Amino acid sequence: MMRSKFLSLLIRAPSVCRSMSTATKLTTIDVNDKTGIATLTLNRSPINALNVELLQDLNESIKEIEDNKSRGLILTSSNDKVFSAGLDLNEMYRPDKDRARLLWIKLQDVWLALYSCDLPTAAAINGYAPAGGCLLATVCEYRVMLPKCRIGFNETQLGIVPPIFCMFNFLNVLPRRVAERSLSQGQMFTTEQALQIGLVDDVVSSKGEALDKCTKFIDTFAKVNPLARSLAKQQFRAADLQRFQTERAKDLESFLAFINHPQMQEGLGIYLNSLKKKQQLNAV
Ligand SMILES: CC/C=C\C/C=C\C/C=C\CC/C=C/CC(=O)SCCNC(=O)CCNC(=O)[C@H](O)C(C)(C)COP(=O)(O)OP(=O)(O)OC[C@H]1O[C@@H](n2cnc3c(N)ncnc32)[C@H](O)[C@@H]1OP(=O)(O)O
Repeated sequence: MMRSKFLSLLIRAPSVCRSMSTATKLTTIDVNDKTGIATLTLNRSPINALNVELLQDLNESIKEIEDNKSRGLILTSSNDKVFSAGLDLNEMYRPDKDRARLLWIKLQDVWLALYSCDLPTAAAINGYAPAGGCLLATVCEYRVMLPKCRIGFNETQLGIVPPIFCMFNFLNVLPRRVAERSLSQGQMFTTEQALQIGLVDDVVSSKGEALDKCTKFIDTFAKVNPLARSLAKQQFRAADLQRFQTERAKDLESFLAFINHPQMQEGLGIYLNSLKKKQQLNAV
């Protein structure tokens, strides 16, 4: 009797989360001891702009989660309005050459780590996700998003050619025609439009609900052999991964040539200024 009561208490005990990372990092990892699922949170204030350090921490966290044999990975943000603002434009404007090189290499590494991740991956998009933010969301296998946000690759609107990994992500999620049009037009979708075209799988009203949906998605694999699931995923992605490896060095050089172009620098300066001006206007 005592034993069964003890067991039932254990069964009903609330799930416990373990933190795996130190507080000095720009990412945190919480592993739910009950589900075995790791939540990886972007935590660079104010808008999770992807600089060298955040990308480095993301890479390390993904590896940590894989090494610790978690059952799945959920990517989210600590900011309640922005999932990620994409690449930190300050790393590209009047750049330090070595840092700019490192920035792109680390972005490639993050994409590669998530695209080839052995675990099921899901994104709880709890805010705006432009450009690099959209890259992080669409590299995952499942997405839920909060209302009244926007997501998309706005690169061509900024005069930037979207790198091939943006194309791979979109082709996995959208019909080819929609993927091509939205990438070449630099379209940003509202949450509702994103749901309509299939860019996100569901819309939820809170971050908690987003995390629950992501957990449920990862649970759909509970009865599937992990090795078979992982190899099936790799099989679908192998050709993209091979093309990426072939073009990776060229992609890096194109990025560096592009951001070092005087016209690009001028455009970036104007764009950064317009973002700051927006804040000044809001304050008036
Ligand atoms: C075959 C091809 C081969 C190779 C390819 C070759 C070349 C490719 C070349 C280049 C590719 C480069 C790829 C780039 C991808 C990117 O990710 S670029 C980044 C794009 N991001 C954006 O455009 C987002 C812009 N920001 C916003 O829309 C809003 O800020 C956002 C909705 C995210 C948040 O809004 P809100 O909460 O209202 O905040 P604020 O707008 O007030 O912003 C707060 C402060 O943050 C500054 N800021 C905003 N975004 C960025 C950013 N991305 N980087 C740096 N800083 C940013 C903003 O100015 C405010 O600063 P302040 O506080 O005023 O100083």
